[in-house]
Amino acid sequence: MWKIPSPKRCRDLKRLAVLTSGGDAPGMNAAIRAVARTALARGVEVYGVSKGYSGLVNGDWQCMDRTSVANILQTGGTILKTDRSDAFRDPQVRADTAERLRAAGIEALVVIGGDGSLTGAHRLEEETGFPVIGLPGTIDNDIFGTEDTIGFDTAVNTALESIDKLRDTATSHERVFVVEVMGRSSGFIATSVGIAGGAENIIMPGHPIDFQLICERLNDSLRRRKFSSLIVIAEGEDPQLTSQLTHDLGVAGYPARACILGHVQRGGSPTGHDRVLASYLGSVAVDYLLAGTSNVMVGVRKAEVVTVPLQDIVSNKKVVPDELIDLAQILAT
Ligand SMILES: Nc1ncnc2c1ncn2[C@@H]1O[C@H](COP(=O)(O)OP(=O)(O)OP(=O)(O)O)[C@@H](O)[C@H]1O
Ligand SMILES: O=P(O)(O)OC[C@H]1O[C@](O)(CO)[C@@H](O)[C@@H]1O
Ligand SMILES: [Mg+2]
Repeated sequence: MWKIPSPKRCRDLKRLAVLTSGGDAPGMNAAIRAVARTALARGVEVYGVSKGYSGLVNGDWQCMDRTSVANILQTGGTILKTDRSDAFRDPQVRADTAERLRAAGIEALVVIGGDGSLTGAHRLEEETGFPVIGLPGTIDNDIFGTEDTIGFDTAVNTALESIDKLRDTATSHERVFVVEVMGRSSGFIATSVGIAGGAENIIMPGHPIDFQLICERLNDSLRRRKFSSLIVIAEGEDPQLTSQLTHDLGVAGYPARACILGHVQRGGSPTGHDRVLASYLGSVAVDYLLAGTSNVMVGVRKAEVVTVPLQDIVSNKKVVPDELIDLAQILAT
């Protein structure tokens, strides 16, 4: 488990708001609960904002009490709903939003979301001085400065359930399965699912497909009388890649099927890991706000809960380390 800091309270907060933004991620509810319960325990009122930045822009928020967050720890999705808001990308809209928040007596905001949501949070604080603290909530695990994000562990486990089932049918039919996992332009889900699912090939975003190498590996498997193969492919930027590869394998004489796991990976009850992570981060975020710290994300690094300046998240990209890619490829052969 992670070591938790105890930031020293040095300011009063009467009222804060919390929202979820970007793609939903299992564990967001656990994070909302932790924020609400910790704030209430510290004597701070909590407002839940509906539908991410869309609700924030429109002043769509509700006062929460302890029971508003009862019985949600184990549920997937987000009780606050979420959205991708184009309006919030406009600086004038962000300025108006800060005014609206202040007029409602809201003094700080907790944003639970991915790299895009945290970029928006950073812009809001930089431009308007409105205090914001971020929590990493995304299945993609693509946020700089934190080794883990809320929802990643659950998504990997959900994908693995399917991978294990595909292995059964792949073996029975002596087929290749090309399994596409989410993760946008990052390959964290693909790497973890590939390693944990024993995939014979892992195709990472931004790395060109070496079709000849894939065929050589398939031939090698066949020589070893291994008649099924799973190729895990990260969704990346090209939506045609999975179907194209499946087609090319068929033409080259390897019977293949494609399976795009898609949004299934975003749903479901969060794992214990994600519930604990979300609970720690949500609670510590409130204590940091009370210690006068904002414009940061609360994340985890080297088994410790840490703060990361939002500026660092905006200006750096988190990439899968080369050693991990090498390791995955070694285990795959
Ligand atoms: N550069 C930006 N400036 C202001 N707001 C932004 C910016 N980038 C993203 N946002 C806001 O954050 C929202 C969510 O961003 P995005 O769609 O990238 O998802 P995310 O938070 O990265 O989550 P995930 O990748 O898990 O779906 C956007 O719809 C927009 O409202
Ligand atoms: O739900 P939407 O808007 O289709 O977004 C899908 C994207 O969201 C994520 O699930 C989370 O960022 C990505 O892995 C995926 O590319
Ligand atoms: Mg993102």
